[in-house]
Amino acid sequence: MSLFRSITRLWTNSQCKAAHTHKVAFYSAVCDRPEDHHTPEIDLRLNSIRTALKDLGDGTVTLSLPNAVGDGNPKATDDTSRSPESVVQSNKIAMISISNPGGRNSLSGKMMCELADAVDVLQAWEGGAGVVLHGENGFFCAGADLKVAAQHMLGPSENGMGEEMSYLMHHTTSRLRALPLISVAAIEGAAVGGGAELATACDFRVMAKDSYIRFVHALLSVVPGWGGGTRLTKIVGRRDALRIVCTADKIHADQAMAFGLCDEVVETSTDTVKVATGFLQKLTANSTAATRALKTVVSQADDDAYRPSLNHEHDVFSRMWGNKASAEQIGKGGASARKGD
Ligand SMILES: CCCC(=O)SCCNC(=O)CCNC(=O)[C@H](O)C(C)(C)COP(=O)(O)OP(=O)(O)OC[C@H]1O[C@@H](n2cnc3c(N)ncnc32)[C@H](O)[C@@H]1OP(=O)(O)O
Repeated sequence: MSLFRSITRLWTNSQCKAAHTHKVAFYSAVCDRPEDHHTPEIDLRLNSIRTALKDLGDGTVTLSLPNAVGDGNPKATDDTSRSPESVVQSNKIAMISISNPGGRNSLSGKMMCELADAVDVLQAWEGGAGVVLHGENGFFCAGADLKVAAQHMLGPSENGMGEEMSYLMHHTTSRLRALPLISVAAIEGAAVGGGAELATACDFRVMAKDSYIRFVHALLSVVPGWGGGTRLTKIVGRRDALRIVCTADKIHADQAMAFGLCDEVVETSTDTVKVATGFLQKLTANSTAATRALKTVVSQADDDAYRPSLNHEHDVFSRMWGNKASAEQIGKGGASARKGD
């Protein structure tokens, strides 16, 4: 009997079916494959989180698509090589721009919802092959907006809000990672805390020479809350992931390259988006249908241990976020309160 037929027979026996059902229920707690994402319970929970977060804080996350800019309001910029219009001119590459000028592009509740909206649109975009994710004004992202967090996610009446924020961001970053598009994070300045986690949701990272990635969570007495612990481990492996998260050190572009966390270093930081787009153009030069199919094949092959690990990460984060030690650090401004570290 062929191996395939033996496996098929084993799979269809009732014991195996029961185990499979159990596994599916476990995996779907936070994050399943995008095509499994729409159970009524998950939708209900996500919708109520989005309703609770959508008016919290400022900033914008803007999606620019070829021939149709996401919010209908392309931003004016003097440097045309960095504009959403020039990136999307390639016709099959979109761009997500993060902007929160008062908070180093940290994500407010409003921005988390806009990021989820952007991924919704990208999931439905059949003609696309790639997406660049970047932060405006020379900085990638400083993680969660701590002013919003301190105000709305730490008090006794908002106990569950940190967990809900983590649930939404796990869901969004996992959907971003699973898109049938090749994704590249263009990192200028720094990717800090949740910003570092966001960078790991992309397939590749292109970093300006003077930029860095910093998992600051240990300084805040928490673990990553947006799925970045699991993804970092998949990218750099167990030992380097432990070094990165436990020390909370800044990982500069050259070091990130040595860790395998960065795919290209850009000498002149203002060229980062341009280089990231060129990087993506090379990967998406063949047929769009093939690129999309290949992304799903590689992504699926890579994801066996991803979903259960994410659920564990989310549970640990939810227990730690807002406890005495983390609330104190978050209230003080997060890692910036410990700049000397
Ligand atoms: C599950 C998600 C977990 C998380 O993401 S928790 C958040 C983790 N992130 C942090 O702890 C980052 C804290 N910030 C920093 O370490 C530094 O500000 C950072 C990002 C390295 C930038 O340093 P600098 O370039 O020297 O700029 P700076 O410190 O003067 O900051 C400029 C203004 O931005 C603000 N800012 C920076 N990060 C923020 C954040 N995450 N939330 C809200 N506001 C934030 C900062 O307070 C400052 O504001 P202001 O000008 O003093 O009014």
